[in-house]
Amino acid sequence: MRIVTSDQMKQIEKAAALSGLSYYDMMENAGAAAVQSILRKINTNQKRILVYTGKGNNGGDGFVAARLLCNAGANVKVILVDGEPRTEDAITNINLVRTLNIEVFDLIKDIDKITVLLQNVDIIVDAIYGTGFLGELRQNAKQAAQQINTAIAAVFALDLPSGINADNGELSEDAVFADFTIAFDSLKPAHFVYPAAEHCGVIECADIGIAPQCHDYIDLSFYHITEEQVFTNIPQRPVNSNKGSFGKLLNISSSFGMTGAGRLSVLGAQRVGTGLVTLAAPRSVIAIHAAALTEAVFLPLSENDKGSISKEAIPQIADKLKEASACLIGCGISNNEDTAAVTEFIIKNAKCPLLIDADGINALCRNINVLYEAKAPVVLTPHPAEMARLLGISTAQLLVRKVELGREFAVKYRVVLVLKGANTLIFTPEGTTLVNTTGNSGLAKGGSGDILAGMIAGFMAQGIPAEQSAECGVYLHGKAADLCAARLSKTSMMPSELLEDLCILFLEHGR
Ligand SMILES: NC(=O)C1=CN([C@@H]2O[C@H](COP(=O)(O)OP(=O)(O)OC[C@H]3O[C@@H](n4cnc5c(N)ncnc54)[C@H](OP(=O)(O)O)[C@@H]3O)[C@@H](O)[C@H]2O)[C@H](O)CC1
Ligand SMILES: [K+]
Repeated sequence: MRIVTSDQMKQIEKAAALSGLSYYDMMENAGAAAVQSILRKINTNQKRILVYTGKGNNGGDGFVAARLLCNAGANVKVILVDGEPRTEDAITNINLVRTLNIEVFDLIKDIDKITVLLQNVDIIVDAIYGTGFLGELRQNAKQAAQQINTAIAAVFALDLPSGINADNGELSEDAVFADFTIAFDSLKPAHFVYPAAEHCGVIECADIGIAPQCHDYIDLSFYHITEEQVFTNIPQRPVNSNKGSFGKLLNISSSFGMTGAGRLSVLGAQRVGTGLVTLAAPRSVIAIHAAALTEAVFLPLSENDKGSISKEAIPQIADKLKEASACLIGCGISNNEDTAAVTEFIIKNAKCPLLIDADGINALCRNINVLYEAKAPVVLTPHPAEMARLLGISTAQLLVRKVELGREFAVKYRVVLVLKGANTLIFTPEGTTLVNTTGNSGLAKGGSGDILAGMIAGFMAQGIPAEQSAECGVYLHGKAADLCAARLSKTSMMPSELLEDLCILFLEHGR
């Protein structure tokens, strides 16, 4: 699955044009592919179809679709949202529309007629804007999008629902909600990034005749995580191996009242095959953990009067850190001066890969620049509220610009950033973005994040590089949750139960 930015799409189209496929032909193929997609779902004969068109090439695709739908027996009307088209191929195509029995209306001048048409419409084609859209919908387009969003009709968006930035999924107010989106040639980041992805409905990617070699020189920066890639990252377990072959994870988690987080992170690491997991936790909660975690070992730490790790524990941790092949800090450690000091110490001193989760991330808010002092790869796994806190902005501000903000952060602080949510995004220090599409709303419960942190840290402990560990953890956590929801329901499944389904996935892949 190829995901390209709008600039990269332009380069691909240019390469296609140089190889002999004209822009006009690409537009014809795009419109035709959209019509084929509609015809596969709906018998359009005698159906009332409104095609909303902008003045760029997305509008041009709409004119092609209008002509072909009319030829297929539909009752088609075209609505010009921004007046007459401006690009050469779109102008050619509206002229072809005008040779047929298709009425063309102007959104503003013909508003009364359009209001009547909207009372009885079966299908709407959204060809207002595609990859050329930026910013907020202007007045006309906003009005058109409101008409589309309130009509009772099946909405097909060409390339993208109008009002969405293709490269990062930034949404304009009133952006079109489509039931189906037909993406042309390649998918765009916006098709994956929530909440924009929700506007796309069911997405199809249509071939518009561009030869495979036209994509060869594109330096992709946005990837979809696949199961094949995940299992390429996870080596087979050698026959002649022992627990030392699969790493030692030092997991600094848990505090009074939050022992579940510590326990689940240990289980996550164990279920991905880590050789040995040591849970370093406040002394007073060790007995609780020891009763529940038969296969783990424990490092009882000095604690403060709140029942969380105290800074007096730093020498004990430092000692154990020397033996670890990876370190996880943060699941349920609480957020106070002591835990912040311990987190800083770990970042500055760990020579093994480090994963910082939950309260470890909250601790970072006090001094984010400590990340520059890390000596080994660092993975951060915030949910949106934690990420917003790190950036000093509101969650709402983060969510509208999460791709750009996430990418900037990972590059600036040289960390692997796992921004959790529907379609979790992973940003690498090199500026690459990976998107994961496994998982479901059954994961939206306390404990899911602790399991994920444990899984990623467990892969890191086994020597899998930080970026690939994040990729494997996020994908398998979501996929196991999908299997778990299928047997227990999204509503009732408990995060800990997905660990059983994880076993099935490893079994299926002979691990
Ligand atoms: N290149 C090709 O030949 C092919 C392209 N295909 C399709 O074309 C679009 C991309 O076409 P492009 O013309 O580059 O851009 P759009 O039509 O998506 O959008 C351009 C128009 O959008 C207006 N715009 C931009 N931002 C806003 C905004 N915030 N509010 C209102 N209007 C906006 C812009 O107006 P300006 O006044 O700002 O210039 C343009 O009018 C691609 O997605 C495909 O669908 C074919 O697939 C094949 C070949
Ligand atoms: K569109």
